[in-house]
Amino acid sequence: MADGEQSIGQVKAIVLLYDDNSKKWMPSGGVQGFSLVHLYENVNGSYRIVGHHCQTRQVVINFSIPKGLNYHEATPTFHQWRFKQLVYGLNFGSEEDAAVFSAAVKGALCTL
Ligand SMILES: CC(=O)N[C@@H](Cc1ccccc1Cl)C(=O)N1CC[C@@H]2C=C[C@H]3CC[C@@H](C(=O)N4CC[C@@H]5C=C[C@H]6CC[C@@H](C(=O)O)N6C(=O)[C@H]54)N3C(=O)[C@H]21
Repeated sequence: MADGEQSIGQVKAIVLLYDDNSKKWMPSGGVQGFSLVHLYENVNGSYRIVGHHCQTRQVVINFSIPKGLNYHEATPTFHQWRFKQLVYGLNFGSEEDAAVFSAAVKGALCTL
């Protein structure tokens, strides 16, 4: 968390990237497993989705939310979005976590 940022939501989710070549969802960072995914709000009005893998502690996602992002809820526990030839997927541990996170992201989007 950078200075001037605060977490306005945190959930457990498996962070995935879609690999167009193999046509497979791959774990971001190359290691299967859950990450702690935060939605950070910056005092400058910007938002980031930042996730750290629970085992490896790696940063597996560090995504600045652009105005007009199409955040797609494919299922009650799998949400995804496209940005610059990348497709991101969040496979949540529960429908509750998914709902909390999507509400936070949609709340952020309506301020951009
Ligand atoms: C117009 C457009 O870009 N469309 C995108 C979606 C989109 C629409 C609007 C805005 C942005 C986006 Cl992103 C699009 O269609 N894309 C994005 C890439 C994704 C890849 C594969 C196929 C295979 C079928 C489907 C899928 O992924 N689905 C089904 C639920 C299913 C749930 C869990 C995740 C977990 C890992 C994998 C699995 O189960 O093993 N998995 C799944 O298997 C998950 N799909 C998609 O979903 C595909």
